[in-house]
Amino acid sequence: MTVRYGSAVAVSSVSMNAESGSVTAVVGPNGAGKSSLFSAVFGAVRSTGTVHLETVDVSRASAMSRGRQGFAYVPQGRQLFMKMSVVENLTVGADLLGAPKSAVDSAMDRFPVLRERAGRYAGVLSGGEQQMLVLARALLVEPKVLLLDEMTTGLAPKIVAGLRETVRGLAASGVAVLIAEPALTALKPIVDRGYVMQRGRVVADCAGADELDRQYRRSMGVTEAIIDAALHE
Ligand SMILES: Nc1ncnc2c1ncn2[C@@H]1O[C@H](COP(=O)(O)OP(=O)(O)OP(=O)(O)O)[C@@H](O)[C@H]1O
Repeated sequence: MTVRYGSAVAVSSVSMNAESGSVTAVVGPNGAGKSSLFSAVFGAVRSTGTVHLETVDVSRASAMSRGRQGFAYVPQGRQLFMKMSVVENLTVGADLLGAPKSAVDSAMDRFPVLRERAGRYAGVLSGGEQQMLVLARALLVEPKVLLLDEMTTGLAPKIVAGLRETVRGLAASGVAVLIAEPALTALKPIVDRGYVMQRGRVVADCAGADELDRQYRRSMGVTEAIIDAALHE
């Protein structure tokens, strides 16, 4: 897959595979092309190349159609309707995705805190609750492929631990989960395999989380200590 913005190439001939029942990570620094890749897989930005869901070629399908065929995408930056309530955000999401109304209730069963906050504006929720809401909205369709872009950014460790368990459970139920993160740290325990991206290209294809972490650090050319110091600043 290749993604261009005018003459700039954001993703260059990237080839990737994500298996059902696993968590596949894509790590790389800001600007490496992770978000462009994920939005292109979902069909939200134009790309050349192909995307297959199992044996079906969805390359020509719109984002809406890919959503209905089993792709779900949680973009960076929690794109919610901030002046709508939790339940309204879920209801609008269900309408757009063609999910039954009962899916809204199931989403609130999955994340009980959202039921407690059902009538509140999305804009007044905490960062962790907002992330739960975007995740709950993506899960309204019971996806086969879940693309999560920088899910943990800016969240407290306790919230991240909760999200980690949710993602682990989704993978265990057979979903192919893809996560994009600037570095592996917080999600390493749930990652099965992954890729390192740099300047639009895949520079390492790794069989396990330890190997992915090692290759990422090597690709960045910095020592573990410096990365850890930067992450804990
Ligand atoms: N809409 C756009 N128009 C033009 N260039 C873009 C656009 N979106 C991203 N880019 C450029 O494409 C390249 C890849 O960006 P992208 O956001 O995909 O990387 P990323 O790895 O997700 O980084 P980040 O973590 O900062 O989002 C960057 O050089 C970026 O400036």
